[in-house]
Amino acid sequence: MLLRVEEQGKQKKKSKVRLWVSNGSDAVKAMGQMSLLALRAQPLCFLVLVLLQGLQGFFPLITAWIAKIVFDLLAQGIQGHASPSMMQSLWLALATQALVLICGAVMSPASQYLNAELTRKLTLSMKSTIYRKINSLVGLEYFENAELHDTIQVATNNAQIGPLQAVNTFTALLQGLITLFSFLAVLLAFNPLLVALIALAVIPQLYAQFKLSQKRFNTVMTNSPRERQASYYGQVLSIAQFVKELQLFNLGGYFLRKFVATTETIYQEQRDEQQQALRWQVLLALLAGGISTIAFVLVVTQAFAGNLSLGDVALYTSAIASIQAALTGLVLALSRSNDSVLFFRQYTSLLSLGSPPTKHHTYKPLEPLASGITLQDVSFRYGEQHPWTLRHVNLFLPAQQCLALVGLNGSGKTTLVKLLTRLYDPTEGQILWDGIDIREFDPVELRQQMGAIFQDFTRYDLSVQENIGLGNVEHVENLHLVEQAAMKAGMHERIEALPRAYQSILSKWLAPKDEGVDFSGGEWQKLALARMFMRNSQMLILDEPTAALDAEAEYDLYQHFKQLMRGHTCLLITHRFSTVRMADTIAVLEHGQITEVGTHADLLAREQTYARFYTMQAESYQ
Ligand SMILES: Nc1ncnc2c1ncn2[C@@H]1O[C@H](COP(=O)(O)OP(=O)(O)OP(=O)(O)O)[C@@H](O)[C@H]1O
Repeated sequence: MLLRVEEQGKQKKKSKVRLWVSNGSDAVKAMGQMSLLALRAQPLCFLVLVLLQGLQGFFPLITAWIAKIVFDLLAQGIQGHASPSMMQSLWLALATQALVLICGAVMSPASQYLNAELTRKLTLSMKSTIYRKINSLVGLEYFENAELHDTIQVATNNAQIGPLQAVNTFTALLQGLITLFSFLAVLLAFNPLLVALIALAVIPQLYAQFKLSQKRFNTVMTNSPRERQASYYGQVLSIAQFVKELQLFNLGGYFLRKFVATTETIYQEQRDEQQQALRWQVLLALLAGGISTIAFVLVVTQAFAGNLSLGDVALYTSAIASIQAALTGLVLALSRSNDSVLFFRQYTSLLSLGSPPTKHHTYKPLEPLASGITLQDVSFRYGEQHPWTLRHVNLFLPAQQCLALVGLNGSGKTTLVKLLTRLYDPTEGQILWDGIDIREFDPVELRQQMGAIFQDFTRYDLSVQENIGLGNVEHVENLHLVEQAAMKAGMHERIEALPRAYQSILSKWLAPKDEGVDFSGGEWQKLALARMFMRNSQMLILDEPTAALDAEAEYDLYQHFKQLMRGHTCLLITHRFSTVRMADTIAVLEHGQITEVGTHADLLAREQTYARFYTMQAESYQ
């Protein structure tokens, strides 16, 4: 029994050792990757920085050695043994010391500049890599995941810190090791035991620094969602979009209290971490102080015993101080490298994210829609914990016709659009484009064939031209196309009436001075329609396109509706039954299931849900 316990203990120790070894080799690998990133970002800066730091590693020994020579010469001079050759040596020593001082003085700001330049290059290169990666993530699933936001936040905020610290660690290690070994040789000649004592004192330092580094990382990760919350409260308090309700409902104090409380929690976490660091630092400083005192006592007693010259005393005391400083520097560099490895892992885990909706990597060519789009037994839910939003949906959208989808709030209409546009994939079933599963097409190519206007379309703080042109970003500069799209949406005259027409900036806070303009809700909706028309894609998806339009604008739009939709396959979602009639076919979605399909006349004749909704709405106008 006892043996088994011992065996288990050994196993545990072995696996702990194995863990340390694998963590260590992972860390070395990460450091290598980071240094390579820094080297690639700005090779010259990197190499010069390493060279300068390496050279600086020799300075403490040179300075201490010069001090020894000067002290020994002085002692001889004071005893009246001065000679011309001694004076020559003294001047040479002083000149070397001056040179070292000048080099040190120049190298320090030069290293700072190179460091800053490397930071700039690294920040830009790593942040653009991160944003490129985020941009490549297909679907909305990722962006609804709080953990991903933590990873993005930590990776973006600390991206450049990792490789930069790797460079700093590398240079600090180089500098520290040069200083350490050069002085160790000197001190070993004096007292090997003392060297052993100083070296042993490193162990608690290493332990503490690695522990603290882990704690620092945990604090950043724990605070990450809180920082997002605090930043959100800050935005609510300061951005024009929120100000209206904030003032009307007098919400300023409420959000301010939330901001203060969240920030206090963040600070408390940081305070705990810093207090732990402080306790360790005090302990370690006491330990280092004790060892220094023992070493100085040893040197001074040996000097009194006549075994050391004045110059030796200067050299050894300086060696003790320099070795301790170098060891502390090395330990700090190693702990910083641990920090950077931890943060760098967030960066690499972000870059290694795949895109679940992309199941087929060799895509099929997307031919023009000939027959239509079929939803075949499609079911969907937003996650395992969520209820089914769509259940066994079977629906056919004929090519070049318009299908209207109606249903109560929350029945799943927008979700169906998200599946068609591959923002999500069906949990069960298939969506077929002329019989081919849409997952077999490149999502980018598929979306190029889909122009969509969502209920919550985006209002960009950009020019009018860009707000429309972004519907087809390759033609954003083509004013003629932008104007045509605006005409289709009935917005051209209104835009032309603006002081800077299509160049007007639709933002009150990004435009210079008083040049910013804003549109009404309905005008914005027309702009979003124009963005959709800009695309000239085979399929048009209109999710509540007229909710904010006035009666006249809606009437105008639907007068031209047939003409605008000609040649396109169209899916129209609306709660306004007066406009649903324009569609060739109408489908009713109830609790995630299609319950009725037919023409307006068919469905009225059936006297089921559609007929009931239609009559209710018609009656409210009488
Ligand atoms: N990202 C999401 N995560 C979890 N549930 C969601 C998400 N988006 C929508 N839902 C839920 O799915 C259901 C269907 O929403 P959907 O937006 O498709 O309805 P809708 O028919 O378009 O409603 P409306 O007419 O109000 O626009 C709702 O119950 C909604 O709460």
